[in-house]
Amino acid sequence: ICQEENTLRELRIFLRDICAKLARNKQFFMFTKPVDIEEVPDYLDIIKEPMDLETLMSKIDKHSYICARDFLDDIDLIVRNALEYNPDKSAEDKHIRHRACSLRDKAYAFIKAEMDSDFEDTCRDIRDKR
Ligand SMILES: CC(=O)c1csc(NC(=O)C2C[NH2+]C2)n1
Repeated sequence: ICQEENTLRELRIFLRDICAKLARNKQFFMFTKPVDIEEVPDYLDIIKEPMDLETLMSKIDKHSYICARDFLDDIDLIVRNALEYNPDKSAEDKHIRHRACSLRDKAYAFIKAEMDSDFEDTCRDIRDKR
């Protein structure tokens, strides 16, 4: 069990580093904090499960993720929400959809670069056992 805790601690360090790199990127500023309902009043009528990089970071600290797949599922949620809320042909909507796709590709690339597959397999085994 102690070895498991060591593995999960290392996972949290990986994920914080990746989340910080994404949140530092100016391209992704619209994904860094929860959407302000004052500014975008109909957002919660359309998006039932909001997600953002600040919330992602707090979930890491709450030990919500015990493998990279669970973290990437929340990245995918950020992207899916952005595509759903910005479906139009307008330049603004296209721009936000493009940035959302770029966020997903960067997140997957960081995970692939930082995490070797048997480390992720070990995390999956811990998750599936719990
Ligand atoms: C986070 C996110 O996906 C978001 C924040 S504002 C926004 N879209 C707009 O403000 C308008 C452009 N067409 C609606 N999307």
